[in-house]
Amino acid sequence: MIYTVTCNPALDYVVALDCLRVGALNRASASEVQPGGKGINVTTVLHRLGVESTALGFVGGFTGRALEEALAGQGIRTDFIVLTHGLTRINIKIKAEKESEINDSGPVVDEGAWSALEARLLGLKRGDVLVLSGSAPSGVPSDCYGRLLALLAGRGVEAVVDASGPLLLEALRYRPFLVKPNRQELEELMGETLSDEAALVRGAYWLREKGARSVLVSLAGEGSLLLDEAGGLHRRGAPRGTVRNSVGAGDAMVAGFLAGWQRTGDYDQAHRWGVAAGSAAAFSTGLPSARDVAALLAELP
Ligand SMILES: Nc1ncnc2c1ncn2[C@@H]1O[C@H](COP(=O)(O)OP(=O)(O)OP(=O)(O)O)[C@@H](O)[C@H]1O
Ligand SMILES: O=P(O)(O)OC[C@@]1(O)O[C@H](CO)[C@@H](O)[C@@H]1O
Repeated sequence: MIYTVTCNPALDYVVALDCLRVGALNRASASEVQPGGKGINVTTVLHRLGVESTALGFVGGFTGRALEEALAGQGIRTDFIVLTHGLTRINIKIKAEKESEINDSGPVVDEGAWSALEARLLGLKRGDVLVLSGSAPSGVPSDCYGRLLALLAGRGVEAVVDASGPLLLEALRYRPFLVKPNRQELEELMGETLSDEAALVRGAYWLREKGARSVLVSLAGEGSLLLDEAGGLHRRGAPRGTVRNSVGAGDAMVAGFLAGWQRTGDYDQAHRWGVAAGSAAAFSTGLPSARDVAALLAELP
C-alpha cells in the first residue's frame, strides 16, 4: 500500500482572471475549489490511475471537513488526524496572464497531533511506500520528515520525498527510494544557479551522494532528468501542449512515476509514466484523468 503524508493540506481556490491588476478590484471570470496539498494530489492521481493509496495528514475546522468530503466524494481513501484548533488553509491560485499563488501558513500542529501521526505510521508494513510531500506546518520542526523516516528505519518501508530545503536534506540520510526536486529547489539546496544540463546532472549526483537512492529533477516545460539507483541517467523532454494549470504537475509526476514503477519495476518506464502524468496535469485545469495520462503516454517513446 502507498501512504501519502500531507502535513499541511489545503483547499486550492483557483481563480481565473483576464488580467491581474494589483491595487485594484479584480473580478474573476471563473473559479473553482479543489482539494489540495502535495501528498493529497499524489493520492488523487494514483487513485485515478488505479493504484490505491491512503492520504494521511492533519485537517481542521470547516475547511478540513470540506476537504475530507470532497475526497470521499471521489472515492479517495483518507485517514486524517483532526486538529482540535485551527482551520485547514485555503491557498489561492490565480490564473491570469501568468500563474500566481498565495499559500497560507496553515494551522499549528501540536505535539499530541504529531504523536498521533507517528502512531499511524508505526502501522506501516514491509513493502509499503511512504510519500512525504510539501511544506511543514507551524509547530513542526524543519527536520520532521527525517524524524518520521528515523521512526520507520529498518522496517522495510520505501520513502519518496518531495520537499525543499532542510525538510529534504534531513530526510536524505534515511536513503529514500526517490526524491523529486524541481530546478529551483535543487538550486536552493546547492546554493548556485544550475544553468546547463551538466550542472543539473551534478546536482542529481550531489543528492545521491547525500543519500537519495534515485533522483528525479523536474524541469517544468523542459521535462525531467532521472538518476537511477544504479547510476543510470535518463533524460526526457516534456510533450508539447497548451498549459492550463501547472499547479500539481510535480505531484502528478510523482504519482505517475510510482504507478509506472508498480506496473513495470523499470526506472525508464516509471520515468515515462511520470512525465506523462506531470504534463497531463499541466495541460488540464485540475489534476489529470487516467485518459489524459494514457493519451500522453502513447506519444512518448
Ligand atoms: N509547461 C509544461 N509543459 C509540458 N509539461 C510540463 C509543463 N510544466 C510541467 N510539466 C510536466 O510536469 C512535470 C513536473 O513539473 P514541474 O517541474 O513544474 O514540477 P513542480 O515544480 O514540482 O510543480 P508543482 O510544485 O506545481 O506541483 C515536468 O517534468 C513536466 O513533465
Ligand atoms: O505550501 P506547500 O505545502 O509547499 O504547497 C502546497 C500546494 O501549493 O502544493 C500543491 C501543488 O503542488 C497545491 O495543491 C497546494 O496548494
